[in-house]
Amino acid sequence: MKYDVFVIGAGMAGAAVAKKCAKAGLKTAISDFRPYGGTCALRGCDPKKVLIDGASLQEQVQRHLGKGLNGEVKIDWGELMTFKDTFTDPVPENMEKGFEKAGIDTYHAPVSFLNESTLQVGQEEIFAERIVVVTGARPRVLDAQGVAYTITSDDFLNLEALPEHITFLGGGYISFEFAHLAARAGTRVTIIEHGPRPLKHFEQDMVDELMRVSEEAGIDIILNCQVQCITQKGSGYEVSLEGRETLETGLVVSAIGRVPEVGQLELNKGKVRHGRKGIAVNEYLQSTSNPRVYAAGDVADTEGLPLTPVAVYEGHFLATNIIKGNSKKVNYPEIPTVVFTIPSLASVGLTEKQAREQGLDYKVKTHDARQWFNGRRHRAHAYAYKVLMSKTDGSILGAHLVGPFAEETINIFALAMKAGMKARDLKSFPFSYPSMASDVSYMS
Ligand SMILES: Cc1cc2nc3c(=O)[nH]c(=O)nc-3n(C[C@H](O)[C@H](O)[C@H](O)COP(=O)(O)OP(=O)(O)OC[C@H]3O[C@@H](n4cnc5c(N)ncnc54)[C@H](O)[C@@H]3O)c2cc1C
Ligand SMILES: NC(=O)c1ccc[n+]([C@@H]2O[C@H](COP(=O)([O-])OP(=O)(O)OC[C@H]3O[C@@H](n4cnc5c(N)ncnc54)[C@H](O)[C@@H]3O)[C@@H](O)[C@H]2O)c1
Repeated sequence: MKYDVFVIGAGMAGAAVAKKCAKAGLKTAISDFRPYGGTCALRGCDPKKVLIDGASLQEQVQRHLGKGLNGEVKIDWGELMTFKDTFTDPVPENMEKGFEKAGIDTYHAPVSFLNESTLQVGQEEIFAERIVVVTGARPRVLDAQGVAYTITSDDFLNLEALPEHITFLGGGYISFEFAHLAARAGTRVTIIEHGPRPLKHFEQDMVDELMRVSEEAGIDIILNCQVQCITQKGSGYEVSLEGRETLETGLVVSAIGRVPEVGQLELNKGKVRHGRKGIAVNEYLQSTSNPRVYAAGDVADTEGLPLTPVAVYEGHFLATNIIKGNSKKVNYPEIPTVVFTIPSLASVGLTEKQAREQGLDYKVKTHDARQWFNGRRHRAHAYAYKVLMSKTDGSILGAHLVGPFAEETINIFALAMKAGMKARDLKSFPFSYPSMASDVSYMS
């Protein structure tokens, strides 16, 4: 069999590339050895958000008890998981139907390179003019004894019940999001981070606020701590920690980062250069060593963060370069990123540390906004912001928020940055009132 384009991986990046190439009239095929949908739709963003929304609603009601609401609202984990499944279960079939409708041939097999232009797809050998590697990432494996006793984010999202206590290894996005969810569902939680700070790429003042509310929600955060080994004890586990008392826990979730998924690809046979950060690509998202091959999303070594909107964004550039020849260099706008805790932590652009390191002439507006009208009506446990503006031209360099609906408000800052708007434009804009967005005028 021969194709113009063969896409390896049916996640968000893969779907974007395959559909665009097929629409342009190229004979296109896609394969995945797991059900179609990829991390975001099946094991990441979407199922996680459905679960956290449930916990967030419960927490909102809790905060308003005695303020016009009464009665107890509790999370029913089993029911919440069943609701979550209504989102994930239909994805593979719907996605496959979408591919078929678009004239894309679908395969369900692991793919590996036989040589620079031929792939092994299950039992078949397939030649392709262009090969697109969009295989995503997988959890990094903890280097400690007893690692077999840990579970991953994939497993967590399918737990039938929660134990009394959960330990999350790693103080990043996944641990914080899942810890907030589990804590609201009644589980005691410990996060163990080996570095001095959690969520180190975020604005640290805002992280401090998030840590404060996390601890108030019953989440114990241990920093500067190495796990030595994990052993089984009864129906649970013991986690031995360097220089600290051993921790007894019902479950250990390892979320210490993700690494590019290149394991089964036999990239060396395809002469596809790759390193620790993934497949080496040029500005057209083309392999630097095999011009037939392109890569995007979590598996590609690019400037873009390993996030869904970045995977899709890169996928569109990549497809254009296949269809029209290398014509579109990938460039990245300021992309907002959110930790979906309760409340959420959101960020776009430079942190103050980065602005300082770059020697920029900037000013900062920062405030605890819990007593603002929007903070009070939400009975917010945390509501704070830090916005960096250029002293030279008033442009917005970065915005960082923690608080109710921060995940929505941050998009206004991101769009304003993309449009080159100045702080005074945001200040004078008549936002709908009393929306959360209306606070943007006071933040800039
Ligand atoms: C728990 C969790 C929560 C997340 N939450 C968010 C969020 O809220 N917002 C956000 O922006 N991002 C989030 N992310 C990150 C986001 O999911 C990823 O950045 C995004 O899914 C990457 O898309 P991709 O297309 O590059 O890879 P993927 O979606 O991972 O797709 C790759 C596909 O390739 C397949 N594959 C791998 N190797 C082979 C092979 N050899 N042959 C055939 N198929 C293969 C895999 O089975 C997979 O289906 C989250 C991630 C996790 C783990
Ligand atoms: N809301 C979102 O957009 C979202 C949510 C979840 C995941 N993601 C994506 O998935 C990626 C992976 O998430 P993650 O939470 O696994 O990684 P992460 O990179 O966000 O955080 C990993 C943390 O683990 C720590 N760590 C590393 N080794 C350790 C060890 N041995 N012991 C203790 N701590 C250790 C690191 O210092 C870091 O703080 C993220 O970087 C992000 O791109 C995004």
